[in-house]
Amino acid sequence: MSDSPVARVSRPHGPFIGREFKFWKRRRQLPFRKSEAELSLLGNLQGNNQVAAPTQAKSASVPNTKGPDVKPRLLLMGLRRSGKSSIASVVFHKMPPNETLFLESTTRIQKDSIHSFMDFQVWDFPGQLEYFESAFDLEDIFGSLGALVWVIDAQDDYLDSVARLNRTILTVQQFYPGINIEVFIHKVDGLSDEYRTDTFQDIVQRISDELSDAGYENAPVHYYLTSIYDYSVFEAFSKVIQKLIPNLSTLENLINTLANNCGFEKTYLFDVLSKIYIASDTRPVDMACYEMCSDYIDVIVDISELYSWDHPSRKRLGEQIQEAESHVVLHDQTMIHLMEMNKYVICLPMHSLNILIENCRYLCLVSVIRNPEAKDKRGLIDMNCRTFQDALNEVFSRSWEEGSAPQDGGSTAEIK
Ligand SMILES: Nc1nc2c(ncn2[C@@H]2O[C@H](COP(=O)(O)OP(=O)(O)OP(=O)(O)O)[C@@H](O)[C@H]2O)c(=O)[nH]1
Repeated sequence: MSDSPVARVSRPHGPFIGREFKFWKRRRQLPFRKSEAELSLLGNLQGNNQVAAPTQAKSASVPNTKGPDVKPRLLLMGLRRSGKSSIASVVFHKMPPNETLFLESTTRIQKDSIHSFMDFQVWDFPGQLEYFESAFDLEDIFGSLGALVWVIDAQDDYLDSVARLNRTILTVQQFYPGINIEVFIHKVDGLSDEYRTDTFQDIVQRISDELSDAGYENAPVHYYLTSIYDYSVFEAFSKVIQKLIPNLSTLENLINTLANNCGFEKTYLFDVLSKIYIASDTRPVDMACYEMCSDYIDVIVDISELYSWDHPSRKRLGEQIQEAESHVVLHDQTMIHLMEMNKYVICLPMHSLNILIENCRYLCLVSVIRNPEAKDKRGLIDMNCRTFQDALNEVFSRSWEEGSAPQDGGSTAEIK
């Protein structure tokens, strides 16, 4: 079976592992910035000559990626052995974390096309690559970039990595100020809570000092504590991807309405293949809820694969519903409810980054309900989820550019 559950070791983690930290309170709140194409010209005109301007540099090892079918890119960068390939393998290829011990060092840029809810590319950069040398065309690396994920090995001496990151941020800020810089303070599974907090604060301080010395008070830099041995890396990647989704607030409003009306404690809209969630209600993230929902998807995927094989002696008993829909009540009366969101197949360009929303086939809504009476109201929950599904399809079938998506959850019924 291709999608067997990932054997993931859950380790105890501190209160803010995997969550996003914004230390740039003073920065302007611009959730979706202009595309790099629009901004690179401005960057060139500003004329700081520390490195060659992107359009002037010569292309060498990085092939030209310009063209109509360029997909948005996530770059994984950081020093050697910091854990970049491990993160890509665990998140996008379901590799069990222990098997990353056998990964060989990356020697060339690894390009991974992810075909899922969104079509995008993940580029894994070898730690030793000197991409600021004139042999590399910065436009090919940073143009049409969704986000730069910088991985720092928190178990190792990180000063070198921080210095290199600072250099990278300054250059990126100069030429591509719209790129989100996502700093994964990684491998924190081996650190005590206290050491983890100290390391986190030290790294943030060093980066913010350097940037404010250079006059970049509002650089879009976000920090996450991550490890492949728990769900923090999925949580962090979810936040990274969410920043690329226009009208995220519309999706969140829809989910909030649904969650309020149904009494859901937490609701996630998951991408089934990667188990990244593309939106959730706006209540604080609870890692335990995320873990339950994520594991439940694995169970459902496995069961549906088991029973979806064509068998000559098996006959359909009647009309089948298209979407998987399921719930389970746990020993403490917590209910997990799952519904696949695959009603329509649509293909839309998303604004600024030209992301293709291939379809809703890969999306599923998973909710946690702690109300013991919820199982008696499953009919109402199902009905509300279907209303949400219609609203979601309506959002996706409208132009993102117009911003004309509905702002509420339609006529979902309230559960008292
Ligand atoms: N404890 C711990 N080890 C990790 C974690 N992530 C990765 N590792 C280990 O770190 C080592 C290096 O990981 P890689 O993914 O190969 O590192 P890389 O950054 O891709 O290295 P290069 O390809 O040389 O640039 C491997 O032995 C992984 O098992 C983590 O979250 N916790």
